[in-house]
Amino acid sequence: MVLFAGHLSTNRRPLEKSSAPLCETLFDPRSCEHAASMGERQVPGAVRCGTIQEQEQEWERGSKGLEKGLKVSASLMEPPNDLNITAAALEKAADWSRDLLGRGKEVEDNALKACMEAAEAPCADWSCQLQDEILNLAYDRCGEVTGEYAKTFYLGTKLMTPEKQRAIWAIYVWCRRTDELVDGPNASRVTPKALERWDERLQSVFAGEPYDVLDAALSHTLSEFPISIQPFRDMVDGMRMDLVKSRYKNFDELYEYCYRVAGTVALMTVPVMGIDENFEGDKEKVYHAALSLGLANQLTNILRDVGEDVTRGRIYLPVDDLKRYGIQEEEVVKGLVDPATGKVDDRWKEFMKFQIARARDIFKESEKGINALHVDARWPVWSALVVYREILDAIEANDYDNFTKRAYVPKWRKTALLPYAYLQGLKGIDRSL
Ligand SMILES: CC(C)=CCC/C(C)=C/CC/C(C)=C/CC/C(C)=C/[C@@H]1[C@@H](COP(=O)(O)OP(=O)(O)O)[C@]1(C)CC/C=C(\C)CC/C=C(\C)CCC=C(C)C
Repeated sequence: MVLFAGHLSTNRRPLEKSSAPLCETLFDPRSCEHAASMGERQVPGAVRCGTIQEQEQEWERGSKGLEKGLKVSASLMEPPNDLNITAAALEKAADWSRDLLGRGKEVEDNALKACMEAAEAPCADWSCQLQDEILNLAYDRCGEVTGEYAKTFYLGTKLMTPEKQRAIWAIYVWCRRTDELVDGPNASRVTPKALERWDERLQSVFAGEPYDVLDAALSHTLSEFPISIQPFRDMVDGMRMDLVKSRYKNFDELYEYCYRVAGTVALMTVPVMGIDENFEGDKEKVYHAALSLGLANQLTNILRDVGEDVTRGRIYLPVDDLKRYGIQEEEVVKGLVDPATGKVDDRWKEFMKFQIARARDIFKESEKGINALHVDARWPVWSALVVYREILDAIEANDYDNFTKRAYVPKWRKTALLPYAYLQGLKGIDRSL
């Protein structure tokens, strides 16, 4: 049985030549021959993704099945002369990043408009056949990955209708794989070229020509929900930015980064969740609320992970804010906790109070939009919001030590927050929106 047969430009070259784990079978011409020899219909130039059994075997082989499916970075890298091209390419990427700086809001607005236009247009209509069996397998895999890697968001999706839930899982997996390129174990070897390949691969997904089962789930999602490619491209650009940029001068610069890695997620998921048909206000405001939730989540994530990010050479905090609180970059690198006493520096505490207050304000902004979403999406989004926001309380409870401690919300507390989230969703559309 063939996974996916869609039309394809004839000059496609295999992107995943090296040690591609799950994807190996997808570009192996033998899988096409194998399929053909089994008497299956051969569409000229079609992507042949191997048989369902091959996909299953690939996935199950080894003890780290989930990871195998996720980690695409190795397969996107130039195998032999990688390091020779890196310096020049990195310089080019740095220029690109500089040119873009300060244009964060513009980039965001542009994507917002593209998403609103896409929402009014018909969904993709692939001239392809996607077997039910393989489709179910693809979505099951996405669900497994989401459940494994994103407990908070998975909990939210479990409250959605099955169609929306699986679509969000497919989006999650694409985002996770993208993030893994610059954040995963191979990150130091991922070049701008690898990101270009990932971008090409994204375009194929949006052309109905997926490369593997996880991509196939996203291609299918695009045929069910009116989603624009723009936020996906902006997220890949965010990863490009991450390759070359490790400091943020001010909040504007950080804002752009947050849009690219998290606001984009909001723009990707709103069309899946849908806006309530009784909402009579300006839809753009709903998208703005969604962007705020992405931003607030990402700021929270940054505040939680300061110590961890420093070990990767990155400080995602506005340098001018640090200066205002009398803190030098080098102090953040060393950590502002006295190792002997465990006491947190007072300047750091004050700085953190300011950052936490800002994140809370942005969460508040986003709240207005949630009840403008379709009724069945409100509980999931409220749940994700209230649970993620509690990470800020956990940072406070750790006395602002985010160098040696990782703030988290315990499972019992997440469960306890669910009824509150449910009640928030019952409140009806916020007329102030
Ligand atoms: C409930 C729901 C619809 C969830 C969306 C799930 C989804 C598709 C998540 C993708 C997350 C992801 C892997 C993004 C890649 C970049 C990144 C790492 C962003 C950070 C997420 C947290 O990831 P991480 O794995 O590091 O987290 P933990 O270690 O487990 O804490 C981010 C912080 C960004 C997350 C951003 C969102 C989920 C966007 C939220 C906005 C909406 C769902 C729109 C809501 C609509 C209105 C109108 C308010």
